[in-house]
Amino acid sequence: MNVLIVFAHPERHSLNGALLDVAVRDLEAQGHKVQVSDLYRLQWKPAVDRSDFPDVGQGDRLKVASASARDFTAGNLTEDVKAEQEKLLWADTVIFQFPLWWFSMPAILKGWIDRVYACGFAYGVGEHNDKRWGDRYGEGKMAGKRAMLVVTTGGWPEHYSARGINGPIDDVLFHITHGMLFYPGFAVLPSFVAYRVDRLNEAQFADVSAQLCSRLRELETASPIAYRNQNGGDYQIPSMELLEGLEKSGETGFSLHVAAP
Ligand SMILES: Cc1cc2nc3c(=O)[nH]c(=O)nc-3n(C[C@H](O)[C@H](O)[C@H](O)COP(=O)(O)OP(=O)(O)OC[C@H]3O[C@@H](n4cnc5c(N)ncnc54)[C@H](O)[C@@H]3O)c2cc1C
Repeated sequence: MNVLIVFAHPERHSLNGALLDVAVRDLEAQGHKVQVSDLYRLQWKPAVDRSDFPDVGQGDRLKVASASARDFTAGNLTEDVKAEQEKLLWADTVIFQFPLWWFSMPAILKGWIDRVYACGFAYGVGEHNDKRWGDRYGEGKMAGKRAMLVVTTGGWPEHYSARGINGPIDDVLFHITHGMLFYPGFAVLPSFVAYRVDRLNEAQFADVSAQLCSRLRELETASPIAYRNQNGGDYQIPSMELLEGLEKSGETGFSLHVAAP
């Protein structure tokens, strides 16, 4: 399997950097091929602006979606964006790894999405039943690929629980898992979340690393989150009985939480 890890942390000697090393070692030991896009090391340009679309004249109004569609179709997107798109097409599984910053991803990773997810590449793709939308939500260019978040938080697991003060972690991450991964077609696996990591000792680091490796070994087999498909599909509103049954069996399809001991 080909795995792309998009890594967003400014310090390579951070906890996230150490967990990245653990992940790459473990995936390669399983026989997978791994590419890492280390966004700070790449000095990734995060903001979409005129320089992304050189054919838009200085006096012309910039319309980002149409400029993006035109340059994607003509093969005129910038080389850094084209390189990341190639990696996405190469990958069977994509992992976004980042520390939770302000209930979301660091801006550099959001900027990677903004620029790499061009019109015609990640949205505005294809024509399905409803031509107003195109292919999205489980369909689209990334259909058939899997994706997962690897996230660290400063906050306590209880604060991200169902009634926690921060809100449930799956709600906090929904705009990423559903909006940025499921939308362009990925099957999204439950997120790996390591909580309360700011004062992790070596034993706790070993524990979190082991839990991460066990999740990585399930990349090809774990059930994706049962989001609703855009077109057709077999989605049905689940009954209370079904939800209760899933909860009892532990198969909720929601994130598996790892608390630092
Ligand atoms: C701008 C900003 C916004 C934030 N917003 C939120 C938020 O909304 N919600 C929230 O919950 N948290 C938030 N945080 C906290 C943030 O999520 C955590 O600080 C982050 O997840 C910690 O990850 P790190 O890789 O930066 O850890 P680091 O600071 O690099 O390391 C954390 C600890 O791990 C230890 N460690 C143990 N073993 C190793 C090893 N082998 N290698 C490296 N380190 C090791 C380090 O010694 C250190 O004590 C925010 C932080 C910032 C800076």
